[in-house]
Amino acid sequence: MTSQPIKLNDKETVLQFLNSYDTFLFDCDGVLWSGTHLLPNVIETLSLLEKLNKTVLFVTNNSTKSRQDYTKKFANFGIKNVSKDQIFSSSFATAIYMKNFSSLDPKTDKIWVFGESGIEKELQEVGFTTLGGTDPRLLEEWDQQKTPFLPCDPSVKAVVAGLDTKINFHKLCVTFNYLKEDDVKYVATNIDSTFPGKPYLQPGCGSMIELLTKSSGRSEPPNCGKPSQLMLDTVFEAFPNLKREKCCMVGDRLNTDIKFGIDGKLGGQLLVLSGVEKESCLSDETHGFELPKYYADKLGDVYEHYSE
Ligand SMILES: O=C(O)[C@H](O)[C@H](O)COP(=O)(O)O
Ligand SMILES: [Mg+2]
Repeated sequence: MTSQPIKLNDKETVLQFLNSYDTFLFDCDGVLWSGTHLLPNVIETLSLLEKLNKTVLFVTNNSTKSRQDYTKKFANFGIKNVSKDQIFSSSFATAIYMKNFSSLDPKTDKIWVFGESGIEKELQEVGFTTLGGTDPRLLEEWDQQKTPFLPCDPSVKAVVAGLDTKINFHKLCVTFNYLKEDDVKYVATNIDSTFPGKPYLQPGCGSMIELLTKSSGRSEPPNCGKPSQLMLDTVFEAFPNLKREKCCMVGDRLNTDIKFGIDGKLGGQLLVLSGVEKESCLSDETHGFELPKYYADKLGDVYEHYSE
């Protein structure tokens, strides 16, 4: 029986929390921001961690941007000095997977992308040629007689599927046809069912992939995002001096972020209620997911209570 999560609702618990870890891995959507809205006191909390000499890393299942693109998103929100090396996106994890575990040869085997530029850029950075993705011709109305994307290109040997906020029937039909090819592998950047927005939730990558999986008759594709440990292995390869027991995963989803931290044997987990999960998940045993060590209404509460 796991103990009840501790709420960060006063200075004492916040100090105990901060003193327990030297590294904080932050999920992004629903923790730092919701879509284009920065959440309250996020900048102040990250600045406090910097002042306390804590290591701060970012681990996001959002594959729409490359790590480099994310540095611009951080800067645009006023979150300064975040380097590409601190960011681990599912687009990056998927590129690592395709390079190291897919048996594809970047010199000859191309990848069809269902998703946005983050996937294309990270796959290209490890040497792959990509088709589809943000090709503007995919925004044209689906017409079987006119599409330039069929018949399938025989050099395509994998489909990589991620969140596509410009999803349409043209993209679905071409991706479906590639998935009907027996020699084409199928890989998902992540499987999140919903994507937090403000104030509305949205269908997430996992829900879009379910449509492709069901229609093509394929089995579930390997998931490169949280809670897959591939992302955490990538973090520890990049930062070999980190100690798992001194790391805390901060996220807004039990089935991705918190599971990722628990499965990765990190010292602690903080669930924030500013994204997908609501407080009721902490007393609802039907979901079957392990609970975090700590929880808070939002990340900014760390700064607010520390400053009391
Ligand atoms: O649907 C998705 O791709 C995800 O909901 C979203 O991008 C999650 O991002 P994260 O919360 O891991 O930053
Ligand atoms: Mg999130």
